[in-house]
Amino acid sequence: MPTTTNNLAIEVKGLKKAYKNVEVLRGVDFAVQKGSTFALLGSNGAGKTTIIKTLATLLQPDSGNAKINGYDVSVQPEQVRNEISLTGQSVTVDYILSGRENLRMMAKLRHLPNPDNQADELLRRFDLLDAADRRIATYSGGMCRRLDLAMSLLGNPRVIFLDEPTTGLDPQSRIAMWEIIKDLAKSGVTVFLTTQYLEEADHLADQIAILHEGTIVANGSPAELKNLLPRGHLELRFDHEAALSKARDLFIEYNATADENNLTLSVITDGTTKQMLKLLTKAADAEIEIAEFAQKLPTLEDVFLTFVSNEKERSL
Ligand SMILES: Nc1ncnc2c1ncn2[C@@H]1O[C@H](COP(=O)(O)OP(=O)(O)OP(=O)(O)O)[C@@H](O)[C@H]1O
Repeated sequence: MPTTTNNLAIEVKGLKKAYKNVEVLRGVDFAVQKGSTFALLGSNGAGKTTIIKTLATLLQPDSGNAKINGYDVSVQPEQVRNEISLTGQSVTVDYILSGRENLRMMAKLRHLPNPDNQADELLRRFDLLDAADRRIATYSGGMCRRLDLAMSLLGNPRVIFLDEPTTGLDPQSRIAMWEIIKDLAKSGVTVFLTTQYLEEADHLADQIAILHEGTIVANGSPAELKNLLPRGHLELRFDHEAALSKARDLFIEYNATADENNLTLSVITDGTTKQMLKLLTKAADAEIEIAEFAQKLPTLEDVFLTFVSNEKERSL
């Protein structure tokens, strides 16, 4: 029996893990709603794979606990394994066999009914029917990733872990993988993915957590994370150096930053239309001709850099 019956697919509390003397996870807490897509963002070596391995019962934490659909990963590993599938960065298919053979073999190993039908259905779903009888050795990186994911879906897992699913893929294959992940999410499974790409997390996830130096430094929806940065910018472009210089003096109180090469001025705002109108009116009243203007909202890149640098400042 699950030890809890709430709406959470993943609950992680106070997770700690050290390799020898190096503390990789220093008390990680987060929760993921059933049926949602969660992205764990972190730079190289932040500990993302360590978290996935712990949740997939491949690694014991030093302290803290984690539950998958209510089952404790340390106490009920068998039940947890029945709930999940794990697709890692290293592809787990057999290169001598064809795509169809790989899928049939895995379905048989898992004692699933109708392995042939299940294989065909997955080949169709992952757009691999044309290549179904070719040896995997002839597949592209994107096709191998799709097959790997198809294999992990055999047995209908309810929580799917994708460790950096698009690392190393070309842009076209990455977009194809994004579509597959979105379809998975629509089918009601919980998707947990790790990524180093902010754009990917922004595109796919309902919830994003940023892992940095062993703890979660930010956690929320993409919009919430962007809102945590209170300010946006109004970017003004001028046709002449003189106009740029006049505008810089006019907006000095707004912490304006000028870029002389591009003749632009970036003015910090609170992001409201009212304030932007006020700034534009002020420029018009001072007879400063603006060639172009654009509102720049904070990107996830800004969010990530802000949180990481805040953490650094705090620890100095
Ligand atoms: N078995 C191990 N023994 C010692 N150190 C390890 C072991 N596994 C991982 N580490 C270290 O722990 C840290 C976190 O590794 P982890 O693989 O979890 O990071 P990651 O965020 O997934 O990184 P990447 O994006 O590069 O895959 C790294 O510094 C890594 O070198």
